[in-house]
Amino acid sequence: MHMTKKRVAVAGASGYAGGELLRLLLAHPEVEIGALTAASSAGKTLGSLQPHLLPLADRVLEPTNAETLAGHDVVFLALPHGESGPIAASLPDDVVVIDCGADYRLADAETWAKFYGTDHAGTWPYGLPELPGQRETLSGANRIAVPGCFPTVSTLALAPAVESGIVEPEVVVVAATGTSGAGKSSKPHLIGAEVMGNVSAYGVGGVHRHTPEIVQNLAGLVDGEVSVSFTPVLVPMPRGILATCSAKLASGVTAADARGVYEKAYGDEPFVHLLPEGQWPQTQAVLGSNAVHLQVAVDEAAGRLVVVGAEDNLAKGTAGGAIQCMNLALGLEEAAGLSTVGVAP
Ligand SMILES: NC(=O)C1=CN([C@@H]2O[C@H](COP(=O)(O)OP(=O)(O)OC[C@H]3O[C@@H](n4cnc5c(N)ncnc54)[C@H](OP(=O)(O)O)[C@@H]3O)[C@@H](O)[C@H]2O)C=CC1
Ligand SMILES: CC(=O)N[C@@H](CCC(=O)OP(=O)(O)O)C(=O)O
Repeated sequence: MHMTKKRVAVAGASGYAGGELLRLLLAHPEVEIGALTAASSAGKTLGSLQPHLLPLADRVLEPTNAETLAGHDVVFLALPHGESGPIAASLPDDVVVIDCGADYRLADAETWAKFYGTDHAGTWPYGLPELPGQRETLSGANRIAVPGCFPTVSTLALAPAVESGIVEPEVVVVAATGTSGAGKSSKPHLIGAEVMGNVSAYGVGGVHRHTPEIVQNLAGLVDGEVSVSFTPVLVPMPRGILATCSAKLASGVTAADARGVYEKAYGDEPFVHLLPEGQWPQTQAVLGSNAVHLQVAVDEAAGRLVVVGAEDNLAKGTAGGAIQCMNLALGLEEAAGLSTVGVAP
């Protein structure tokens, strides 16, 4: 049966997330690319800002508003936090709107206000299909909140252990990230000379805004409280996250038990891959790919489970995850337009 291609707009096309969405959408068999919008970059050609997207180089960026985004089947929002709400409200209900920002991820308005300092826009279905029951929720959904980059890999790394009860629900995550996670606009902690040849922690002590998102995801898997200690670490590379996650093992749990839990959880998942024993995740192996690589180990002396996860923050961590959600929302093959092949060296 011949299917009409879906017309897709990208708001925030001049940014990193927008650029990665377009790189992936250009290879997607079921979509045609419609409006490309931005803010201060409106009026410029995409090629002047995203020279790697050659087939779209002559396209002129339009302003981001209800008029320029009208007439599409799908609208991706890749805008700064707080900008998605007003735009989303202006779009018809039957359009699939997929927000790469944080605006609709958290369920609790007070938690939102504490970590983001603004009014809560609302809560949309959470775009992590690998969570129990979530694939069904996302199928046919017309509003989807794509997870943050750290919550995607951290949740996938810890969910099977927390849900199965092989660990105490008090987890520690230390995650190294490339600098593209911060977006294109310059940030005080991202001045070139201070990033190169340097590794630094930031958002330490439970203040990073991805902490409550990871808590929300893991708390949905158990009765009772979950505590998360999350520390991001900035490393001098453009893309990739390597998350080292650990939690106290429940008594009597062996390494074979732990491995079995992860094999069962992810054996049928197209994008979450438990590596063979002895191999450890590395960011390069997932660059440009929608895959998350995981490995588990039991530290017997410390009595802890250690799970290491790697993802590309812009692929599965944002744009790839968003396209996976679009595929589910539209009833397309979940993996359409997405690859599990990385780039190396
Ligand atoms: N980078 C990453 O790894 C991840 C990003 N995200 C989320 O995706 C979203 C985009 O991030 P990212 O691409 O990194 O950011 P960038 O800074 O690279 O891009 C931001 C985009 O938003 C546009 N923009 C800026 N201000 C406004 C405004 N007031 N109204 C409309 N558009 C505006 C910019 O246009 P202009 O060029 O004209 O200024 C640009 O296209 C954020 O919410 C971010 O949190 C989520 C997970 C991971
Ligand atoms: C290096 C760096 O600064 N990374 C960003 C990641 C943000 C992100 O990707 O997610 P959101 O959509 O929730 O903003 C940070 O730690 O804030």
